[in-house]
Amino acid sequence: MNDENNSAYNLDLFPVDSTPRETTVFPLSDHSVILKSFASTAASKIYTSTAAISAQAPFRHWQTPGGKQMSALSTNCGELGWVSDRQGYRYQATDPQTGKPWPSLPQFLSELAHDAAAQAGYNDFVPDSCLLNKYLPKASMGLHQDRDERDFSQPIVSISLGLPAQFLWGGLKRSDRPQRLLLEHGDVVVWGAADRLRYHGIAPVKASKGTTADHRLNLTLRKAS
Ligand SMILES: O=C(O)CCC(=O)C(=O)O
Ligand SMILES: [Fe+2]
Repeated sequence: MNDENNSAYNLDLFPVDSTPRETTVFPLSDHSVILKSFASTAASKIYTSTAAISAQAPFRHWQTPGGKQMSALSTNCGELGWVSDRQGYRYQATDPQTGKPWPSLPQFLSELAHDAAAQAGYNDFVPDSCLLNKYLPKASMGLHQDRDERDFSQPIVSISLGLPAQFLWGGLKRSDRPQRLLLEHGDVVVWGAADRLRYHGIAPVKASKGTTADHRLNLTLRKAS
């Protein structure tokens, strides 16, 4: 990957389904990138899948271990889903709300995440979990680390659709001042290796006149097991 942090480069990529994927790569570090528009051509398929997933496993607000309600709405697909309640944060194979296994992770999403990870130098990424986060205007996500997965050598792939948002990209300490990075419809962030445990979050999402979207949808794909 490019080691000049301020330059972007353009790539035309042909994934397995042979839909061209055009992207501009913005390196965040030697281990992490923003792939602008990488998921744009898959957006309508992702929205259709999200509707099917949330029909089986509805979006809900997680409770934090401290008893607060998270402002984003969440659900999961894949073998394991990330959940939070008074007992803590964890992955589990069933939806606590329905007792049923999470809906399966669509193959095209797994491939999209695999291909995005490869752009950042992670060649063998196969996710087994996808957390879907839906942000209505004013919803946000506080600075946190993703540390409930088993294997921190596996990266995180995060897809943004709909309303834009400011991604807070912090350091390895909570007190490190985060950079604010604009994530727009179709953008994919990949981070891992030395950045795997960076604090990150989402500033309160704002309604936007420039789009018909009324919410932001984030899909975070990880290998949890
Ligand atoms: O919505 C986002 O872009 C970030 C979501 C996130 O960090 C998480 O679910 O762990
Ligand atoms: Fe996270």
